[in-house]
Amino acid sequence: MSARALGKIIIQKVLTENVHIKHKLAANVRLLSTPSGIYEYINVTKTGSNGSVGLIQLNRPKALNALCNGLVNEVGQALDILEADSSVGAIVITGSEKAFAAGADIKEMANKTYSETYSENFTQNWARVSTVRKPVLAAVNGFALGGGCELAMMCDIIYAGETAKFGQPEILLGVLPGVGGTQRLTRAIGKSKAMEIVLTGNQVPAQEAEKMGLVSKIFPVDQLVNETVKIAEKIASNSQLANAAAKECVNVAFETTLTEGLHFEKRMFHGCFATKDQKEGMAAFIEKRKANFTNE
Ligand SMILES: CCC/C=C/C(=O)SCCNC(=O)CCNC(=O)[C@H](O)C(C)(C)COP(=O)([O-])OP(=O)([O-])OC[C@H]1O[C@@H](n2cnc3c(N)ncnc32)[C@H](O)[C@@H]1OP(=O)([O-])[O-]
Repeated sequence: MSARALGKIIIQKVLTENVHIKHKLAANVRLLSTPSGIYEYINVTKTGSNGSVGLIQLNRPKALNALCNGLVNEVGQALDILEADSSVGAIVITGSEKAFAAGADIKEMANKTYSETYSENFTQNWARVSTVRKPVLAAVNGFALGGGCELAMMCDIIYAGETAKFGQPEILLGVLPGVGGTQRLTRAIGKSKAMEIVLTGNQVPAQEAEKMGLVSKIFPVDQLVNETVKIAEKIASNSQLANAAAKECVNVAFETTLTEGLHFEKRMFHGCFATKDQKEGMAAFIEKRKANFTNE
C-alpha cells in the first residue's frame, strides 16, 4: 500500500473513531509522518486555526497505550518535527477515552537485567517531552498510570476527562517510578500526598487530582480533546518567544531559590523588549486591534 493511501486511512481513523475533533477543527487536520514513513504507535496531526496546534495521539489501543520503546521514540520524533515547525505554537498529547497510557510496557521490560538498563541508559528517550520549548498540554482520559502519569506530568498543563485516573502503581511491580514520578509528584502535590500515591499504588480519580493541584481543569470525556485544543490554540496565538520565555521562568521556579527566580524572571522580562513581538503586542493594545505576532 502506498504511503498516500495509508495516510488517508489514518486521517479517516483520526476523524472517525479517535479524539472527537469537531468539524471545525477536523477541517484543519493534516497528516504528519516521520521522515522514514508513517508512525506505528501514534497519530500526529496539525489542528486548530492555521494548523497552529500539533496533536499527538497515542494509539496502541490493545495495550492501553503502554509506552513501549517504539512508542516513546515516535513521540520524540513527532516532538522534534513539531518543535521545528514554526507554524506550530503549542502541542497537545492525548490518548484514547479508555487510556492516556497504562504505563511503561511491563512485558517489554520484565526480563531486563540491571546491566542492560544501566548500559542502555534505559528511559533516556523519555526525557524529550520535558525539553520541548513550546507549551505542551496533556489531555488525559482514562488511565494515566506509572509512566503514563509521568508522561502527563512532563507536560506543562494537565487537563483531564471526568473519568480519568492517575496513579504510580510501580511499587506493586516491585519497582518505583523511574521517569520523574516521585520528583514531579512531590513538587506538584507535596510530600504526604505524593508518598501516599507512590507507596499505595492507588489510583486517584480526576476530581481528587484536581483538588490536589495535579490537574488544572476537568472536562466531560467527549469534550476533553476539543477543549484542550481550543486552549492550546489560544496559547499558540501568543508570541512564541514570549511563550518560551514564560515557560522557562515557570520551570526555573522549581529549580531555584525565590531570589534567583525573581532575578531570572526580571531579566527575561527585560529581554522581551528586544523583540518585535513586544512592540507589536503593545502597539496592538494601544491601537485597539488584534496583535499579529511574527515570533521575532
Ligand atoms: C519506565 C519508567 C518507569 C515506569 C514504570 C511503569 O510505568 S510500570 C507500569 C505501571 N502501570 C501499571 O502497573 C498498570 C498496568 N495495567 C493495569 O493494571 C491494567 O491494565 C489496568 C488497570 C490499567 C486496566 O485493566 P483492564 O482490566 O481494563 O485491562 P487489561 O488489564 O486487560 O489490559 C488490556 C491489555 O493491555 C495490556 N496492558 C495494560 N497495561 C500494560 C502495561 N503497562 N504494559 C504492558 N501491557 C499492558 C494488558 O496486558 C492487556 O493485554 P493482554 O494481556 O490482553 O494482551
